Amino acid sequence: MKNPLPAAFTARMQALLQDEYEAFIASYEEAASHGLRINPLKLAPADFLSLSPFSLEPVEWCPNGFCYREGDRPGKHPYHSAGLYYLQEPSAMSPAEALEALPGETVLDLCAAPGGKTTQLAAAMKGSGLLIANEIHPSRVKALSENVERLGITNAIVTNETPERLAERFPLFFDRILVDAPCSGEGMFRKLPEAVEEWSPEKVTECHLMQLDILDAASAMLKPGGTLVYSTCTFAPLENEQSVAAFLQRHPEFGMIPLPSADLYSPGEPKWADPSLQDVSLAARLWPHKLRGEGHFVAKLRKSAETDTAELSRSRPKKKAKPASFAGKKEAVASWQSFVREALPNLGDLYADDSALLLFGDQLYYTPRPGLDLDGLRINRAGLHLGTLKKNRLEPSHALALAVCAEAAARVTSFSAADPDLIRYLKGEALSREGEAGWTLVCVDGFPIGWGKQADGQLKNHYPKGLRWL
Ligand SMILES: C[S@@+](CC[C@H](N)C(=O)[O-])C[C@H]1O[C@@H](n2cnc3c(N)ncnc32)[C@H](O)[C@@H]1O
Repeated sequence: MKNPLPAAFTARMQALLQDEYEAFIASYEEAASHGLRINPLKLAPADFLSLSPFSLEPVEWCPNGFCYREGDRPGKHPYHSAGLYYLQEPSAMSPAEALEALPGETVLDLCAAPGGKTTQLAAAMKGSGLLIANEIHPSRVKALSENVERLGITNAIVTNETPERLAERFPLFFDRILVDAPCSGEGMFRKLPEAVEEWSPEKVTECHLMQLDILDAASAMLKPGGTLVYSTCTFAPLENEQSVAAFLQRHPEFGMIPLPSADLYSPGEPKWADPSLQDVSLAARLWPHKLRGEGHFVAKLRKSAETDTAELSRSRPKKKAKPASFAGKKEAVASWQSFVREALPNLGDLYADDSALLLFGDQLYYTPRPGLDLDGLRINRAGLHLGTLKKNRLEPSHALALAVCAEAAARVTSFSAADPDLIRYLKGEALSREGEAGWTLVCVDGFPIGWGKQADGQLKNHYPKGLRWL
């Protein structure tokens, strides 16, 4: 460890863990656990395993999750840029698995950046239903949106709101909500030395109070009968068992339910919460000295189906859905259709519902929920970003390249992962090559990675400047 662990932290953990403390503290001398989650929106895990240049071992509680060896660098591989996987340490894979989101549902990831759990929820939803991924801090939303794009997620809206403002807009709206709460980050000490510097006993208390506020907002947005998962990457009982127990005391309409894979985890510890409150032993602790992972706490709660819905009638009156043809919409629809005919002729009926096209300035989106009232909310991404309108022609977005499959495109240039021309493309260079003029989908081993535009013996580079390899 670069930074010594804070004395107040080690003293507390020793008092809590007693005989187990030695094993817990010894885990800090071991290397951090590294994992990746294969993106089933792009390919099945078995197909990735036959392609994978990394040596992978399964994560027991996540069918798409694998540990990789320290020397491997999957973040620096073109398959990462093509969104074939998301890097995530193994214990962080447990909360989204616990939520058990299903295709067609309405799901909220309330504290979402940089998007590890959002991308996992989207995989479970298989592109169907509505996923709202929210991040309160403007500086962190960009990374969230980039990951949503990279993984080819088409049914997510990315918002930059406070939980309270979302709760005003979406009372009793969601089937499932994940609160992967801001926390004191004790489970990050091994991986990120700066987490040690940022820690203090006061921060633990501040986080606990913030967690209760976030959970209150989440409870107001959950439908009767809906499911809420609360998780942290810290060990402090105040932010785990005690946050859940205090929430349950304030919200008797909620009860704890068992987690999938519970037998692989350690139970929550009731004696670390007020024993007069509800039993929190159905929650899970993922300890770094007991499994491969940095450490997590997860609790799954269900809201009674009989919950009073009077809250709904107190909410603001529902506005009528906007008419499909507002200013500029007709031209936007025509530009989109013309682009599809020219560059994506085999798209079939994907993105063909004109009422789902939304225009923000010159940016065209395809919303997963036409008619949803987003007015006045800070929206970073209103759905799948299709592109930018330039003189009534559509310049396709990077998100669109990553969301379609190679078979949909009129023109494809596919490189193998080891081809030096692919690296030149990822660095932003134009490539000399002959081909039919027009927008061309650039692929790695058949998986789209970005756009190029073929003209005059050159493939002009449209790989986004901010993502280019250095
Ligand atoms: C543990 S991180 C989320 C990690 C993310 N779920 C993932 O898997 O990549 C918690 C997030 O909550 C956000 N946050 C901080 N304060 C918040 C608040 N008061 N309400 C909601 N979110 C908050 C942080 O900016 C941070 O991005």
